[in-house]
Amino acid sequence: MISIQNLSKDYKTKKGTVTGVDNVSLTVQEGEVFGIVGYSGAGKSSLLRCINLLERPTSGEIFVDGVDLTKLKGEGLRQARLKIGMIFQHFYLISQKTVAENIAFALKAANLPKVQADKRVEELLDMVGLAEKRDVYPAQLSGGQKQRVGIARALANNPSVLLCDEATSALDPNTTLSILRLLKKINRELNITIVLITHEMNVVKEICDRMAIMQEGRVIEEGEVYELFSSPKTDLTKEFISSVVSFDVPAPILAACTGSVIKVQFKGAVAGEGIITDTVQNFDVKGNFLHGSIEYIQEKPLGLFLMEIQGRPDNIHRAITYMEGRGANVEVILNGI
Ligand SMILES: Nc1ncnc2c1ncn2[C@@H]1O[C@H](COP(=O)(O)OP(=O)(O)OP(=O)(O)O)[C@@H](O)[C@H]1O
Repeated sequence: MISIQNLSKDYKTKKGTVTGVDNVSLTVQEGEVFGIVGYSGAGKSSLLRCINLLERPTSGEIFVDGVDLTKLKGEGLRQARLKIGMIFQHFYLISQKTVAENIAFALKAANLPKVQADKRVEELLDMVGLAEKRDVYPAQLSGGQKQRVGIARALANNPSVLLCDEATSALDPNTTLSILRLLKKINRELNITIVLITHEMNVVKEICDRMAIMQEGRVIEEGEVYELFSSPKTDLTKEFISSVVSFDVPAPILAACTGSVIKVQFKGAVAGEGIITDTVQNFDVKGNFLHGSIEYIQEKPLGLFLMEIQGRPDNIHRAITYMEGRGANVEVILNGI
């Protein structure tokens, strides 16, 4: 478990003090995949780098598996850091070393006998699916393969925590997906707690259990990913999730609507129940879909539909009340009554 308490990080610059992290407290449970989201400059990297003390916090405490890292120095800190792996957007592989040598290099600190170290390297290569590339140099690898080496290297010393600093931001969408699936597999099979920072909500949607949204060094909202996607509270969270669960209908289409236009959101199992079909049948209204999608977040459906609804005003009111009664969230976008 990671417990961050009242953490602040200030940077002294020629122009004065810049606050990177401003009094953040967060708990990441063991075995969880936790996403930290925010725009550039929000303080994500500063916070992540404080977790393994790559940056020393100005104030506050960081407990990893019960140990307060801020109290450690020298050898004690080095040993504690071995339990925290990290991967980076730009991989940082050693270009003069082969894939196997890059991974073996990370094992140096553990001082394993050569036979054991070699065996561990082979295990790690298998785990990340790169056994065939063991003797190849980084320049001969694709971005996704480089990140696989980065992951193998980060796992070398059997960490309990893996920190991911924009690990997929330099990759194309398909490669991103394959790396995220590998991270999820590592999380599940090795029970490694993962903390990742990203500005891409698709990354969060794909693998995170919980998330925090940062702005100006502070955490402004946190919670279960599904809850935040379905019921965001702050404008910033709404803005971020709109990149995944939102859509715009072209103005001419909306202008051509003669009835009311409503946005209907369904959560969980409700999404599959055919509420809209029942509504149209039971209340003598006509429904015309303008847009719609069902997103699966943490394997739970979240449905969002935009539809034009026509009929007698009292029937439309009753239809909306009926949908809300069945758990849908209905917002009237255009009142044609
Ligand atoms: N080494 C540093 N020296 C001075 N200021 C810094 C330093 N590192 C970060 N900052 C400042 O701290 C604030 C938070 O930066 P940080 O890099 O943590 O944000 P971020 O959300 O990770 O952004 P990005 O995604 O662009 O990296 C910014 O105002 C940034 O300019």
